[in-house]
Amino acid sequence: MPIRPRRSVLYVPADKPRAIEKARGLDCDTVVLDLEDAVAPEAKAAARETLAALSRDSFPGREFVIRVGSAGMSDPGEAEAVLAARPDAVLVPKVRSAADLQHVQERIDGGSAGAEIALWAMIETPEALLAAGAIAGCCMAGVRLRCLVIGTNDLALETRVPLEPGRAAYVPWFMQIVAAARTQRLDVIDGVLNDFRDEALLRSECLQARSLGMDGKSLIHPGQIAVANAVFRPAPQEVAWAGAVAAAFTLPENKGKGVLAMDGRMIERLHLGAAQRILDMAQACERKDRR
Ligand SMILES: CC(C)(COP(=O)(O)OP(=O)(O)OC[C@H]1O[C@@H](n2cnc3c(N)ncnc32)[C@H](O)[C@@H]1OP(=O)(O)O)[C@@H](O)C(=O)NCCC(=O)NCCSC(=O)C[C@H](O)C(=O)O
Ligand SMILES: [Mg+2]
Repeated sequence: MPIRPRRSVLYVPADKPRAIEKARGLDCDTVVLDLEDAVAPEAKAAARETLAALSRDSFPGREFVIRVGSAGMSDPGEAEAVLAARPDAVLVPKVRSAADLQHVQERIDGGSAGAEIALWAMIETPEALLAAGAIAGCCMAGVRLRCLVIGTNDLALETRVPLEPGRAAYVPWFMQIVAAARTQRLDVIDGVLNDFRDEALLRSECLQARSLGMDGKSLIHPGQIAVANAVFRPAPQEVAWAGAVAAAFTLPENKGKGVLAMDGRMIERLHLGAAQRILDMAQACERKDRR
């Protein structure tokens, strides 16, 4: 899979045309058009009509994802509208098992744009937490799963574990999700911060998510984008380290060596892989931010 930044994943309710219009000019890496919880049942029909005017080309340079509203994309009208928009991915809410994703992919593949559309899965039920490894593992059965997205609001509701500043109680679950994702090299996106005007708390949640191995943050407001983009971009000192590692292994005297000393620290060839990923991600972020 080509590397792509997913630092800032902005939800936009599909029944808010003004917000959708605004999203066209925002710097987020991903736009998630939401047909699920952000849209009241009585507004679902209007949301589908709005969706009819949108496509992958509506958000150039950004990934376009649609979060479906009906369980397992089982509503035929919704499925038709979603497939006609040809999103980069469909985000499946309330996933409880790998079979849920298999069913959604079968529905997608029934449409003409099918095979080009990937799947993202919300991990936001106790069942999904316990089955995270199997859910990620559905890639082995040919499911085009690319990303796990943590739904902290639903997790708090279903587990009755309060979401408190610092999110200490959630850390073991976060790590379980990250480990499950990495069995298939999937990305992991942190949950939303409901206090959308609290920039300091947003920064600390982004830093926490990054230190736990996540790739980006779910966002609900344009004012949150800059912080997420800055925190999840490789830092200058990381890029410098990665460049130095790559350069060290290409020196003629180090050819064929598996391990080296650099600035008093051991580096192995396995660090070269990590360094290359940092360099590729830094370049991808720069390309995206230049647009
Ligand atoms: C959170 C909000 C309800 C706040 O709305 P409001 O107070 O009206 O915001 P502002 O007045 O500050 O808006 C300023 C301008 O920005 C535009 N805007 C606002 N939000 C967005 C957005 N998400 N995308 C694009 N543009 C946006 C407004 O239109 C204003 O523009 P203008 O009028 O031109 O100045 C609101 O931000 C909102 O609805 N956010 C999205 C909520 C959402 O999608 N929720 C569902 C996803 S989260 C979730 O479900 C998590 C998960 O499943 C879990 O379980 O945890
Ligand atoms: Mg949710």
